Amino acid sequence: MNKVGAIVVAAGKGSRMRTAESKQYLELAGKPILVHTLELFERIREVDSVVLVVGEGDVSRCESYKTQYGLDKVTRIVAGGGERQDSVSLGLKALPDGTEWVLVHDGVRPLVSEQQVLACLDKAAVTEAAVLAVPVKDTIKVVNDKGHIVSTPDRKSLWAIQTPQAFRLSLLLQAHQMAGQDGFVGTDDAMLVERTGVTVHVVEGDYYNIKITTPEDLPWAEWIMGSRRGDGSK
Ligand SMILES: Nc1ccn([C@@H]2O[C@H](COP(=O)(O)OP(=O)(O)OP(=O)(O)O)[C@@H](O)[C@H]2O)c(=O)n1
Ligand SMILES: C[C@](O)(CO)[C@H](O)COP(=O)(O)O
Repeated sequence: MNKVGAIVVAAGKGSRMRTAESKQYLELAGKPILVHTLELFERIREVDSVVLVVGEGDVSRCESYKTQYGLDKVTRIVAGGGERQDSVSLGLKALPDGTEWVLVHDGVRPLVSEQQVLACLDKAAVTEAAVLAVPVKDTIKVVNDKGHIVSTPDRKSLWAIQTPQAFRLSLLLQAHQMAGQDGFVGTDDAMLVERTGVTVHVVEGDYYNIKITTPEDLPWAEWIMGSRRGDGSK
């Protein structure tokens, strides 16, 4: 695949984590969560460059991570925006010339495996757009603002969407431009691409690729990391 760029978005406030320090900088197995994520992309031969999107006040500490952790693929560190979508848009503008494929990944998903990233990328190479996801395990209900159940969608068609999400760069640029023009705000990039009419393909990932979102996710992430040390099986 020609020229693959990754955008790692890490400009969120982490309000659901309720810590003074933004969650992407909390330690996991002795390193900031974000560093684990960046190290993964550093190791993936197929990824040529990484654009890191962080809070305005965090650019200089992330510059220092580059030398401290040998993150040579991180070519640009840019300030993000108010919504995740804005942060991705700003990251898109910072990709090196000649980039043809893009992987968008949450800085707070440090546990995705290299194999899954490559599976997602491979699927995008033949379909233009692919995302990792897992089938939901619970019964999901639609509940109204009175706390009453409105409906129960068929679980067979429900998937929890993860990152990375991989796209041909020109397609994702078009999707962001369209969303911007329409004032549409989505919680992931697939939603924006879906609006262009292009089919987004799902690649089954695994349940270990959690997004560190709320306090109970941290000990679970530590356990997953610990269980991988030595054999790399999870
Ligand atoms: N304006 C934003 C919002 C989110 N993100 C990033 O998008 C990813 C997924 O977002 P989420 O887990 O929802 O993070 P936060 O927005 O930080 O969390 P919260 O909603 O609890 O405040 C995170 O890596 C986060 O840093 C971002 O780059 N820019
Ligand atoms: C992109 C994403 O990780 C897919 O699950 C997620 O939508 C982004 O974070 P949020 O929790 O929706 O803010």
